[in-house]
Amino acid sequence: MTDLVLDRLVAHRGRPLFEPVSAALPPGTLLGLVGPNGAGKSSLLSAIVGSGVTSSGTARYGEADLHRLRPRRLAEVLAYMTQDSYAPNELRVRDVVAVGARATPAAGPVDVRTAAALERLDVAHLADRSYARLSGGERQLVQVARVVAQHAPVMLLDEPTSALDLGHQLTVMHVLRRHATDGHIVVVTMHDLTQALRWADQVAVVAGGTVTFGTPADVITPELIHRVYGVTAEVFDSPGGSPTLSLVRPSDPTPATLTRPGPAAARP
Ligand SMILES: Nc1ncnc2c1ncn2[C@@H]1O[C@H](COP(=O)(O)OP(=O)(O)OP(=O)(O)O)[C@@H](O)[C@H]1O
Repeated sequence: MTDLVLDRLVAHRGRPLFEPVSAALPPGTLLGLVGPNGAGKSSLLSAIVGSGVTSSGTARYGEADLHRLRPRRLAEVLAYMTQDSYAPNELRVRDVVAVGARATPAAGPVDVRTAAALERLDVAHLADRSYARLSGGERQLVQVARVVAQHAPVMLLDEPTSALDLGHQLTVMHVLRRHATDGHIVVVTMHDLTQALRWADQVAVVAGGTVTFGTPADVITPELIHRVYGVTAEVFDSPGGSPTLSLVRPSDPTPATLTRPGPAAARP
């Protein structure tokens, strides 16, 4: 069992964005990072990777200090999807996904893993298309496929469903949940609290310069939602027994009701 261990980790953007974060994430964990815009979720992911932001503290996977690993070795440990879905114009979709598979040659044949990831993310029909000519949502699915093809034990994804339709949001979250259940450590930033309630084992709320960890049910409460987002929320059980969030801005007379599906045991 190899944990991802964060020890007094801080991301700096000229100033520290939050108080030092210490946490141990065991295999099998899907951690949802939530919090308001600009709070530091993406910067926390970058600080774990050790690139794109100045950081202090450490992020370790077993004996390996992630900030000191050479890129080739880092790619064997960690797959990372940023919000920036750039890839060189000349690449086809299958080439982009194969970049992930090639990073970990010991995990199996590149073409087999590439094809499986394309299939899993419902983008096999795009395999020979130019990546640069895809829609935003299609690119997002291809980037998730790249991460999946890499077969790294730690997977970090920055808002992987922000451009996706409802069906593809479910596809991606099913895939990530399955990877966590299979023993990967999956860290996902997200804005949708119902997504966090449904899919995450642990939640970290990045807000106001602090990072608060807990189970989704313990952390995503009306008090927290009001404090962090300025939104009034009610949590209640729907007729089907699923906890439901009803969110109402103080000035908004029309509640937007968001339903949380079944308990953790019912997960795929
Ligand atoms: N490249 C950069 N250079 C300087 N400051 C940055 C840079 N990227 C982000 N910031 C700042 O760092 C802070 C944290 O940004 P970050 O992107 O980590 O937040 P976030 O919680 O992921 O936000 P969002 O939900 O909007 O994606 C913000 O104040 C942002 O303006």
